[in-house]
Amino acid sequence: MQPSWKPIWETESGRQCAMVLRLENVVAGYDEGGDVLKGVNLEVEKNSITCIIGPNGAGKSTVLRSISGLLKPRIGSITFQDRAIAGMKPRQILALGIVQVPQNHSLFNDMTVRENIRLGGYLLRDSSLVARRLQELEELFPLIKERANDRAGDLSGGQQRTVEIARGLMLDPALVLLDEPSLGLAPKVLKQVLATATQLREMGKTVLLVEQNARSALHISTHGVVMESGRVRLTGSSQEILHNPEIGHLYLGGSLSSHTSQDDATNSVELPVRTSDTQEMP
Ligand SMILES: Nc1ncnc2c1ncn2[C@@H]1O[C@H](COP(=O)(O)OP(=O)(O)OP(=O)(O)O)[C@@H](O)[C@H]1O
Repeated sequence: MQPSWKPIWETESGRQCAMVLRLENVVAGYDEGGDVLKGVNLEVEKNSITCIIGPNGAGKSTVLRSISGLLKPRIGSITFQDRAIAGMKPRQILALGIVQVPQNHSLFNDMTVRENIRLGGYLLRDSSLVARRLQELEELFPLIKERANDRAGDLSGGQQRTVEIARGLMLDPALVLLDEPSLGLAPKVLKQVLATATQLREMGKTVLLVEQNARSALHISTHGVVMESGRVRLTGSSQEILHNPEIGHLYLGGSLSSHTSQDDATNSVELPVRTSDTQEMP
């Protein structure tokens, strides 16, 4: 299927925006069982944080796996920048600039923080580039500089998450896929992990995020996508999704006035402001 790619889109309000990723009618599933994604259409704006929410089993993680090449769509197209990527191997997709930070904890506990991060540059052949990127990441993430020579296994869960995300940046991706970054972490660490997503955006990256803590994640996101039963049910700005009464009732724990205590810990996260002076990693 030939993707109908248009890099510049005009929204209903007449605002022009650049798209970095587009999924059209994506149908995908696993060997056992039928199709999990039943025709997903999704657009991701450049330099956004787009958060996918929805009930368990809706197919949120499956969307990320289809984009990163871990799962091959049976039907449909996925276009990244100007390239049709559906069906490409994960390594090719990685080389094009899409990194997926996995859901499960994936650091080598007995290696140092620096050694783990260096592994993220395994596709780079130029050792001086690897060294330069490593240095840049140590400047961007003070934690990484401070704990560079410590065993990764000795870091807290939230710190390990930051290292995993930073490791993904070694290839200087344009698009970062974050699959439930707060999974298995204490609620108080959620704010810290979501702040890393905001930091990625400030670096000029685009972030596609799946997160069970939907309200907190939408607060730091620019756009929201609601999935249900393998389809996209609703898309909009994160504020539109947050203030949609039906979505609030179904997926955000009731009305806006009834925050959970966990969300109270994160509602102080400032809403990101769309800026043009973003900093690109060299
Ligand atoms: N490796 C797999 N093999 C077979 N079925 C799978 C596999 N991974 C996921 N599924 C099934 O695909 C469906 C969608 O899973 P997916 O993980 O994409 O949902 P999700 O929306 O991310 O939900 P959750 O929040 O529970 O992770 C579920 O029914 C799940 O059981």
